[in-house]
Amino acid sequence: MTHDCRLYLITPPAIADLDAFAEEFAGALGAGDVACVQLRLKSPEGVAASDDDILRAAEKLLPLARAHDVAFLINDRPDLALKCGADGVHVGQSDASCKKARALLGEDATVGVTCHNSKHLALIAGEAGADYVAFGAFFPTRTKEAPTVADPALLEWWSFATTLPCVAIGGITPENCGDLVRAGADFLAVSGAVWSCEDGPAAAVKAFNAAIAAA
Ligand SMILES: Cc1ncc(COP(=O)(O)OP(=O)(O)O)c(N)n1
Ligand SMILES: Cc1ncsc1CCOP(=O)(O)O
Ligand SMILES: [Mg+2]
Repeated sequence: MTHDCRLYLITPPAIADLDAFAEEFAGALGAGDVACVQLRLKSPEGVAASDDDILRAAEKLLPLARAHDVAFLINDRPDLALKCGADGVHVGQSDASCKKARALLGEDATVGVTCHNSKHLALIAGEAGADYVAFGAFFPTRTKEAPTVADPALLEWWSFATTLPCVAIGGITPENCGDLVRAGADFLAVSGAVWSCEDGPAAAVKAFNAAIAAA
């Protein structure tokens, strides 16, 4: 393996049965190395779940993440991250700014920023104090109407130019992740290929860990 790369799980866009999902979630976290989970309850068109539903899901899933020593982030909403005691937040270009999120959550919190396929946005996020920058979408995805397409060369450039961790996102599978790992991704953020895996989420986490180790 060329460098350390770890799995970053993003929850399914909707959770119909929270108790049933919690079992799958715990199984996935127990199946192999997972660095981080992002609670993201949002349709592909961008309609987010209610605050109550997000807080209810966080109440159930956060203790499971803690039990597995996995960081727990909330998508979009620093205020909800603060309310539920999450480890941090992921913000996009249309969400609260990195600086506002940091001011609300404090120095110890993790704040990640979407930078699409832009070196410029990533440099700005780094200046603003982001803990990681996220680039994508690297492959077609059904989870979100992703506005940009990113190339692995961006990860290569970023890794040579800076020491700030970078996350690759968008349509990533165990079969296509090798190029991203070799290009320097520090984390692979994945939703569909884990939660919709035919053999189940635990098998998918194992398959990702094996693919990362083999890259
Ligand atoms: C790790 C990671 N990277 C990118 C995104 C996308 O964030 P954003 O552009 O704000 O879009 P939404 O996820 O809010 O629809 C992400 N969530 N996580
Ligand atoms: C949230 C997000 N931002 C860019 S692509 C994407 C979806 C990632 O999910 P999947 O791994 O299912 O493509
Ligand atoms: Mg967002």
